[in-house]
Amino acid sequence: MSKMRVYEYAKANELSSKQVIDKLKEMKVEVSNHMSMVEDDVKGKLDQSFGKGQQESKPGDNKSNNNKKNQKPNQNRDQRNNKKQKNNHRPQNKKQQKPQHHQKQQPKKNQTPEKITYSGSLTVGELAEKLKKDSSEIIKKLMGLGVMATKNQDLDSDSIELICAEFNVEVEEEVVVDETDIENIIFDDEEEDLQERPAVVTIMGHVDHGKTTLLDSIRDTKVTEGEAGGITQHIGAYQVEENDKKITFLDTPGHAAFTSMRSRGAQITDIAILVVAADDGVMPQTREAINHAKAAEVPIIVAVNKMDKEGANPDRVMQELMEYELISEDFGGDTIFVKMSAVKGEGIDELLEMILLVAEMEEFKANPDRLAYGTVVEAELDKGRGPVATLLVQNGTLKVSDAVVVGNTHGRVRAMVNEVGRRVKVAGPSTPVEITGLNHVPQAGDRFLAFEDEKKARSIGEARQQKQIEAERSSTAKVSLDDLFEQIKHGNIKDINLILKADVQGSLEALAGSLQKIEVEGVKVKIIHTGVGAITESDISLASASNAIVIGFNVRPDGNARKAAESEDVEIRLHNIIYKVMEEIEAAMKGMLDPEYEEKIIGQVEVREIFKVSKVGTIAGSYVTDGKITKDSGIRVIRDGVVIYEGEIDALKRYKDDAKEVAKGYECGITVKNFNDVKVGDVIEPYVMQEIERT
Ligand SMILES: Nc1nc2c(ncn2[C@@H]2O[C@H](COP(=O)(O)OP(=O)(O)OP(=O)(O)O)[C@@H](O)[C@H]2O)c(=O)[nH]1
Repeated sequence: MSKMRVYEYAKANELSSKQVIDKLKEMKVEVSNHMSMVEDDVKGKLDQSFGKGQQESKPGDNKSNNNKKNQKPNQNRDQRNNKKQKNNHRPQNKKQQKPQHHQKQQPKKNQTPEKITYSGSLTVGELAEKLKKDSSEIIKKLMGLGVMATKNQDLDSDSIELICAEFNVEVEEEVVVDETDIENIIFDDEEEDLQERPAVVTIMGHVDHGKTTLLDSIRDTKVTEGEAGGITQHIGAYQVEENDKKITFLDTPGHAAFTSMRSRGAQITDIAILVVAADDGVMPQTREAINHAKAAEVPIIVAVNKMDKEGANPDRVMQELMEYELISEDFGGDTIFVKMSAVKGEGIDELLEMILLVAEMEEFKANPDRLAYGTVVEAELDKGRGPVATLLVQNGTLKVSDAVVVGNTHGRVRAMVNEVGRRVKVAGPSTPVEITGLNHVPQAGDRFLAFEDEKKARSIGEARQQKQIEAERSSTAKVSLDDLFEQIKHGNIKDINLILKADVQGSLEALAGSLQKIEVEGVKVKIIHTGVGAITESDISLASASNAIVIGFNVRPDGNARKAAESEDVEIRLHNIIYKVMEEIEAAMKGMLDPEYEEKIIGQVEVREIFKVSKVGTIAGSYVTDGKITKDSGIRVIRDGVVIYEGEIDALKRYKDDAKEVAKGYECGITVKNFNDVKVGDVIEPYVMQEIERT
């Protein structure tokens, strides 16, 4: 007997590594993962423990299988994303309230329902209707809870829940979601609907270390197997089969693709292969790749490539990678290193086996029995076929003639082909397919969703397209100082274009000189035009064309310029002190151009009576003696001319109803947020903050 690794033992005994690890844990043998060494004596114990018919599950196995979830942080990404939902994209941002049953009710005809659902809010009357009760009954219950309400009053979710609990009715709030927001819809699948799916692998590494060669080599040796007649073609991703299991490779090497997809919220990679040339070692882009993969929390397998080359030094690669916590088993760690030569095709089988091993541990799963969703890997406009897109199905099954929304476009899947140019009718989880039938070309990284209903797909696609047009329009809107920082932040602008007009040449030069000295990281002042004299219409059209701001120093725009500025939406700033111009531009560049506000007192209210209500607090029965009071105004409580409290209104009521505002000459009830000490005779002074228009 000799020492062997967990996965080797598993393989030799036709067990999964997980089964072995679970068993070892049961035996209190410390193992970190499938790469861990199993000593002889432990091996013996394992043999005993598994007996002859290794595969049959024993009580212990079950138990430990149930513990699966706790073992790998990553493994259940799909499950997390994909609970519930059978064949429908029913948005899952639903508030599921706990059943409020204290005792099971026997439903009788026309009697209290077992469960009600609502969205938004319900009035007392509406709740009564849903509960098949009289409004007065609900009002009585509310009174018992210390809430005074009328039939038409809106109830908050707490009150609805409390009332339903009183009647032993389960309640569920359905949150209305924006169906067009396809990036943020969360899909749930039942655990029992999930099936194993192939791992999706990305190859990363430094320039020239062999990413493309490796991808080509894998494809050439594996893809055509069993696909006689098929000509491999580049569609952005391909699948290979190894030991009867599939692996999907994203055929777009380079970190940019990986990261740009991630930055758009599309994480499609399950495993990263880090290619490091054995004769070159860790280089800047190797580090970059490690950072990308780590940020994405995907497991890394290191492919030490170019082993055939003179000067190949795999030990150095291993040594260097230790610094990045990628420690090979040779050094006591658990990162898988595969030594290979991509040009010679050596080590490829081992690499694929290792990928399958990691996939087995990570348990990538999906539900093939649902409408598909996934991500665009590549897309382009084909002269003959129109928009074509390679989609990676991440969950569900995509079928020919499915209605789809893809990014900001939509369509119906006219045809699907795989990586060998074969037409396919269906594409299950982790399968890349090139589709035609879209109205426009989507972008790599866009999410796609299949729909049962073509009309729905169309309306969502069109709504998204409209949104995109609006977003584009607003991003090309002219720059103003107030939104400068926002635009800088979003990378929309890097230069501030200015046009300077001044009364005399001297001040023009002084102004230009000072402005060019402003230094704010990442932004530059660019003076595109200067001139002496009034701001003219031609200054404005230049500003409009070059997205510039016009600064007038001791000069004003003439009549035509003023009109043109208004219609072209060009900002003019007028000044007569140089340092003020500097301050303003610098502040805008730093995003410090905060809007200015001033306080405006909008009324005066006298407290005439006090009601103490449990749960609610002190209600000030008041009378508006001047102006008005609004629900969202700030307030000061003034006693004998002294401000004793400043804060916000909790509730403003006219009789029992919530009021938005109460005008002079009317009575109202006010509760002040976090303040219960209001007394008869106090004055409540409501005020609002008004933004001052800049001049
Ligand atoms: N000797 C040897 N050369 C290799 C091996 N793998 C790749 N090369 C060579 O290394 C060079 C770069 O390989 P590529 O596959 O283009 O490297 P890459 O990482 O994709 O490079 P970029 O696409 O520029 O980032 C090519 O000349 C390959 O033939 C290998 O295993 N052994």
